[in-house]
Amino acid sequence: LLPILNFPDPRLRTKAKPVEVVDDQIRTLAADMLETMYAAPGIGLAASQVDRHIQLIVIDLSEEKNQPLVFINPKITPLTQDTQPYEEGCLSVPQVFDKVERSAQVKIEALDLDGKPFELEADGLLAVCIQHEMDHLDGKLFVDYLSPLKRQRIREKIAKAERIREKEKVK
Ligand SMILES: O=C(O)C[C@@H](Cc1ccccc1)[C@H](O)SCc1ccccc1
Ligand SMILES: [Zn+2]
Repeated sequence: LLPILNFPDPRLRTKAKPVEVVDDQIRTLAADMLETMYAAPGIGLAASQVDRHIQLIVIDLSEEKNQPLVFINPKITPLTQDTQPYEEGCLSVPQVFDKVERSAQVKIEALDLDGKPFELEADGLLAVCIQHEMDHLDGKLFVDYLSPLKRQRIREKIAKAERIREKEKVK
């Protein structure tokens, strides 16, 4: 499993670079990211979250965890002005959930694991997840959409949890 970076780690703010060549190294990373995502558990994971700053995201909304989607160098285009709120969480911001407004329908164009271009139209949870992961590639986190006061409270909550974890270790 790959270690997932936690807010407010500055590495999460790195802008991901395009993948130059879709080779076995990329395919192995995608497989490792899917395994890490299933174990979290989560329904999406961006390479930025495992400290690999390339444009690669994996998603699987299925219950049986057997419908993986891999997007390389993804580009999204909103298909409507309508937005929808969704109570989001993030594997890099544990125990925090809050409402975020995002475009209700998007078109995503990307390369698959064979390096072949494909496109997909998404709505519902898939649209939310794609936009959430795309933000990660831009160094953006869902907490950036919340008020500065809420963000500060989240920092304090995470720092406190870290202090408690440290104390536990020493005992
Ligand atoms: O941190 C991540 O990118 C994984 C996110 C993806 C996600 C966030 C908000 C809304 C949809 C997807 C989640 O932690 S995966 C956990 C999860 C599971 C079911 C529904 C929402 C979030
Ligand atoms: Zn996230």
